[in-house]
Amino acid sequence: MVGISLEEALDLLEQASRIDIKVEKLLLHAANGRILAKDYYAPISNPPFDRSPLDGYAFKAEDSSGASMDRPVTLKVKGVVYAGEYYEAEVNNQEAVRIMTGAPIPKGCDCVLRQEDTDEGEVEVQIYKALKPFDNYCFKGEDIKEGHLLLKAGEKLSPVKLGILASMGFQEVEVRQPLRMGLLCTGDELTPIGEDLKLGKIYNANEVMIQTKAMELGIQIQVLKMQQDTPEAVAKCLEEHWDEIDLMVTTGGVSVGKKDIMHDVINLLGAKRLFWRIAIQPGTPVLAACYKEKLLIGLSGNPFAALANFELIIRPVVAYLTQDEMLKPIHTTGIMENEFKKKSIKRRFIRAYFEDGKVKLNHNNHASGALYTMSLCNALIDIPAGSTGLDIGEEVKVILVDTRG
Ligand SMILES: Nc1nc2c(c(=O)[nH]1)N[C@H]1C(S)=C(S)[C@@H](COP(=O)(O)OP(=O)(O)OC[C@H]3O[C@@H](n4cnc5c(N)ncnc54)[C@H](O)[C@@H]3O)O[C@H]1N2
Ligand code: MOO
Repeated sequence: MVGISLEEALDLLEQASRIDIKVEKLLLHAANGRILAKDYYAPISNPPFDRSPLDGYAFKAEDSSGASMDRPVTLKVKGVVYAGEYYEAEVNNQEAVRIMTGAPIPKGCDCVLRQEDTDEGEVEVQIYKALKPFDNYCFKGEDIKEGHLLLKAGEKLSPVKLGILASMGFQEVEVRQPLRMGLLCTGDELTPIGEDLKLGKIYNANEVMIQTKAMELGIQIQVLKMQQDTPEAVAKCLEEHWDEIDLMVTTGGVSVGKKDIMHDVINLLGAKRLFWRIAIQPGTPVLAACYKEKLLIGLSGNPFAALANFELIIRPVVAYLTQDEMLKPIHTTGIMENEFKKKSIKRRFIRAYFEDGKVKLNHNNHASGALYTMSLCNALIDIPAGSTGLDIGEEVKVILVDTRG
């Protein structure tokens, strides 16, 4: 079998990298999707005071005893309190305060009656309903109690979590800086999109695919442009940008051909080779090296192989480097609805459509160089080494690839 196992490769990558993700302070609106750098505790309670959940009247519940439409109780309206205001005076028996939703409940009151159950009187109010203490009463700290651990270091910020921080008065938040990834697609045959395609050339599908995949993971991606497909030019380009990135990814040039230059590139850089070739297909010839404690991972140039390499290798490495558990591949199992035959006994990942526990092969082009059929799929099926295919009804291991960033 050619190459080390996928699991051994991931271990080697994890052991080799020593990057230090820095912390920065961001205004809340700029921090969505970022990873918290520290624990956040509630500096105040929310709501910060006992408040009314209704527009109505606040009073002592005991004063409404026996009240009904037929036998209303009359209370003196002592004042009015709006949301954002504070009613200072103590409210006594037989008194009420006109209160609006969100306003602090005045001292002495222990309930609020909605205005629809009164005559809405301004000087005196007729109460049509009896209440118990703390009916329609929203307590201080009902949402969040002061001192409560709100969010933990390592959590990913979302609009709801940012709203919680805002409710606590935080203006800024300490987050980890995003992982910086460089991307260089090698190959003389590559034509930048927008230019005319000459004979023998192809458009560069990998660049935007890997770039946007990385963006989905919250990575700060820097796309490098190659001048010439030579080991010297590529090594120079990588070296020039090495200090600006935490992880470098390339595509193409990792196999055995005369222009498979990435082997020479790592030698020219003086990088330490970690492995070449993994016992999987597609994407067998992945090449990994470590240079100045950062990883250089050379993915196969075939677009589907590059995508599979990204999901199987780059994604877990990024999850490890950023300590973001959410980025890890999602593994599940499914039942085959079609059969699949293969000649090689190599461990193979094929593209498929997974839904409700069922795995469908809705196409028959599984080639590494074919990308289109991946657009009909949302999963990779892990066919173990030794197997020559899958039968209808067989349970298989599934990795979901497009359900979340
Ligand atoms: N004699 C052998 N030949 C090959 C072997 C082998 O073991 N012995 N392995 C094959 C396997 S498996 C793969 S995978 C490919 C990997 O090749 P490279 O990673 O070195 O990639 P390239 O040769 O540069 O390109 C492969 C293929 O993909 C196209 N390509 C490259 N970059 C892009 C891009 N950015 N966008 C779209 N398409 C791209 C390129 O034109 C080639 O067709 O090697 C096999 N060969
Ligand atoms: O490993 Mo390659 O990706 O078969 O084509």
